[in-house]
Amino acid sequence: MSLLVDIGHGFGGFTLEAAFEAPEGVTALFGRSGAGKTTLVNAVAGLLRPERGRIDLDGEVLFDSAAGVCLKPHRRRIGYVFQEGRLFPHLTVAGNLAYPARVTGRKADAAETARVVEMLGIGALLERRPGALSGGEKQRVAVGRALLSAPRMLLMDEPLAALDAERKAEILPYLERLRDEMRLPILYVSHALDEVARLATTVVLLAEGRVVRAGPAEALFADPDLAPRFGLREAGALLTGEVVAHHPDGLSELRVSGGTLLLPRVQAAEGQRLRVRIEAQDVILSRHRPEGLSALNILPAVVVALKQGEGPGVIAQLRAGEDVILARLTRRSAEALDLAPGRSCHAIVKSVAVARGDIGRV
Ligand SMILES: Nc1ncnc2c1ncn2[C@@H]1O[C@H](COP(=O)(O)OP(=O)(O)OP(=O)(O)O)[C@@H](O)[C@H]1O
Repeated sequence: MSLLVDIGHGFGGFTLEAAFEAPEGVTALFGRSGAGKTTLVNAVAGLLRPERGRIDLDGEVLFDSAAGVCLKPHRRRIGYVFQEGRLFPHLTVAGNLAYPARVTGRKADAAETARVVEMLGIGALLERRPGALSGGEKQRVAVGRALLSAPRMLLMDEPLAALDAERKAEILPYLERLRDEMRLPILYVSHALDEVARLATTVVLLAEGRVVRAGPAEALFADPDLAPRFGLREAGALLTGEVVAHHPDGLSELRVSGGTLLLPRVQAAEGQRLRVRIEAQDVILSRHRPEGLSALNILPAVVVALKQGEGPGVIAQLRAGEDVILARLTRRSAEALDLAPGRSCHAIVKSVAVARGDIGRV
């Protein structure tokens, strides 16, 4: 299953011209406010008729300006999750979940309902009304309701934006399960880089109505040229590794291709593969293997490229085993270390610099 979008639309001073593919998994539409994310999502949902182009879901044309095709929103079979869940307040959670089947005159599929309820962890909430749910619980129910409309894809427009950090942390593992267990394209709009780093399999980076870059999340996060677009304070590469041990001192050990990483305790079984975002500004470089240092993670690496910023900063792209690491340092330090492509060095990362929210399932 895959969504193909190639559309153009103008509003006064703003022009959207965007083409991308959203395969199964989470495709994050990421960009500043006004980049055109909502306009794109509305076009896919059928809430906006673009001036030109084509939208195709799994071989079916949803919109084709040349052929004069524009399916009505309910005919597109797309599940939509908004920022605020928009649950029906007078219905219980069970009633909300049964709603999509009711309006289409189908009988709710009990096995499918049970599977969705289990996946989202909402079994204990079924008799409650939305007024008695936390924000995170409401969003889980909203996701469940969208899934039970038998959609061919999901659109999620800033689904976590209204939640505090704690609620967000609580719901992210459910969205990871959704991504991994449902074989659906999920178009996910977000301003928040931490969410994109956790969930996205594909990233579409938008600016001023255009696609700056689209591709696998790891590749975009590893590109030093894109770091300013992601935001220099938050940019960082994604490493993939396997949990090998949980130590009694509260650290979890992850084997990555270039060595091992000790991280604050993660809730994951040994053998589980995880993705970790290491923020470029949390990486220190040393030409020689340092000794007597408090930082626990020292990965041998080779410089691939150096990207000069406009100010005093440089982003170094390094290869550590199969993984890429980005490091943000001053030009002065880069010169003092005589960094250049091909030079070997060591990337040093404090364990506690890696936030729990930056560690997620692959
Ligand atoms: N109905 C409309 N009429 C005129 N201009 C519009 C309309 N809808 C959106 N725009 C303009 O189109 C541009 C893109 O808006 P859009 O809502 O798609 O951006 P966005 O990336 O979703 O932003 P945000 O993150 O703030 O939601 C903005 O400049 C906006 O003002």
